[in-house]
Amino acid sequence: MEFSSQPLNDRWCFLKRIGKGSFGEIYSAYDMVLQENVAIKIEPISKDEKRLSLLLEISILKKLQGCPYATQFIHCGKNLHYRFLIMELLGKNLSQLLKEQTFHQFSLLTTIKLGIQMISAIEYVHKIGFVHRDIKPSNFAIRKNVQNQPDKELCCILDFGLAKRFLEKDGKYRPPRLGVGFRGTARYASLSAHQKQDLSRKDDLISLYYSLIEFLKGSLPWSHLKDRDEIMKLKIRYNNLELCQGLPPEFTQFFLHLQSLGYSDEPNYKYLRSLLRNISVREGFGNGKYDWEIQEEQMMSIHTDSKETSDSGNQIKIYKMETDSNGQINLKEFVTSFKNEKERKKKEK
Ligand SMILES: Nc1ncnc2c1ncn2[C@@H]1O[C@H](COP(=O)(O)OP(=O)(O)OP(=O)(O)O)[C@@H](O)[C@H]1O
Repeated sequence: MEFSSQPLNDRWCFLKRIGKGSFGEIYSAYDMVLQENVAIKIEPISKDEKRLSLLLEISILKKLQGCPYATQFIHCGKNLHYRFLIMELLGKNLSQLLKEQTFHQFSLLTTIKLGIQMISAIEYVHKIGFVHRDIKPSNFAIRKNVQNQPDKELCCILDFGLAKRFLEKDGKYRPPRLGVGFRGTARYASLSAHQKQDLSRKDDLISLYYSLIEFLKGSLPWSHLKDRDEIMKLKIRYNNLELCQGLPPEFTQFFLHLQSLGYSDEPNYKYLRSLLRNISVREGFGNGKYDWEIQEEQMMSIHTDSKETSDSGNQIKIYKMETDSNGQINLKEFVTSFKNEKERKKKEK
């Protein structure tokens, strides 16, 4: 989409495109009233107005105001060409952050910290009567520096364009529809989504479960596949405890709880969070830092060190998580030169 240099509504100056999805585009922009950068989500207005996903998104985001895991709503409107939503600008999404990690994995600590917040974010969406239907790492992004407290980074939920009401306005449960189309993203979709069934709260948490496994293992057994039916075949094969093999036993309990749920059952969010917290307590994680924070600190210290040391001293330590035959997770240490690491990242881009 091309924009004139004229600010939108004489207030928002477009800076750059930060995301592109199936329905619209996301830009960063400067808000001349708030005097800070914001995010603008744009959806072209279709002639028949059949595509109303941004309208749905706006109405859900408004309902979620006050939830710490939702972006702050600033404004919405439309002109001749597109409908727009102005909201708080967040940092990178979890898929981008994951790709920046060595071996595309998060540590157990980072996964648990994220997992607990992601469960809460999903719970908020369910509490207002909606199923998200597209839970995946790129639909969560980090809010940096909450009130200038860097340790209060929060993981926010995005993109309600595919959400669906499961409760009527009077609080009654909507009966499942038959033969609905596929909704979501093939890699993270639940088996019910593949089987074209109406989705419920359980399915959002199954997509979250797949995301957490991907965080820890670096990939899912079907990550290399594009074809939806092929992905479904592998999901059927791995619809058991094999997927969480080698991970702490709480992931087995997590999966068993999700498996026990029927279409209209309310998930036990508290129990799921407590499973992740148990791991954190056992491992003594305390208020540890996210992987990307540690990486940033390491980069800064390497930068300082490299000024004073020779090339051979210019190295960073990288750890790979491996599972041994007893199912025990071990950290294996690698040493890679800083220069090589930089080159590897360049190549990946
Ligand atoms: N408020 C925001 N602040 C910063 N980045 C954002 C914001 N909203 C969205 N993004 C970025 O834009 C990407 C796409 O956003 P979103 O998922 O809302 O769009 P979409 O068109 O529905 O995409 P898709 O069809 O891929 O799900 C996100 O993954 C995120 O990286």
